[in-house]
Amino acid sequence: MKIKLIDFGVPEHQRPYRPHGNDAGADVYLPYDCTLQPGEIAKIPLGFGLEIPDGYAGYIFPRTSMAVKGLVCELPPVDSGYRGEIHAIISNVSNQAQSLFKGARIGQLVITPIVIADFVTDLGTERGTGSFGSTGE
Ligand SMILES: O=c1ccn([C@H]2C[C@H](O)[C@@H](COP(=O)(O)OP(=O)(O)OP(=O)(O)O)O2)c(=O)[nH]1
Repeated sequence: MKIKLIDFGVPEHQRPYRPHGNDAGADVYLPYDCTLQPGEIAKIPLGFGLEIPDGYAGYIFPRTSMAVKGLVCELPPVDSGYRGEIHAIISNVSNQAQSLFKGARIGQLVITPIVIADFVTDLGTERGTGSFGSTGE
C-alpha cells in the first residue's frame, strides 16, 4: 500500500525506512542529539506527517535494541485524519541517563488496520441458535 508522506523538513535519507522489505516497522530517525534522564519523556518531531487512509492507524513502536536499554516509545495512535507532523514519544524507563545522537533510529513506524466501531447499547437481533430456515421459507 502506498501512503503519502507529508514533508515537514525530514531529510530524504531519514524518511521511514524498512531494512527488510517484509519488516512490520519502518525505522524513524532522531533529528538532533538528546539525553534523556531516568524517568524523562521526550516528544521528538520526526519531520514528516502521513495521509493514512481511513480504516488504518499508525504507531511509532519501540525498536527492540532500544527497548532492552529502557528506551521505549509510547503508543498513542496516529489517526487517519491527522495531517500534522508526527512525533515519537520516548520514555527513559531505565535508571540511568541515556544519550541519543542525531540520525539514530529511535522507533519504527507500523501501520495497522483498525476497526471503526459504533459503540451501541443494543446490538439488535442476533442470529443466536437459529438455522435451517429459521428466518422463514
Ligand atoms: O506517537 C504519536 C501518537 C500520536 N501523534 C499525533 C497523531 C494523532 O492523531 C495526534 C493526536 O493524538 P491523540 O488523539 O492520541 O491525542 P489527544 O491527546 O487525545 O488529543 P486530541 O484532542 O488532539 O485528540 O497526535 C503523534 O504525533 N505521535
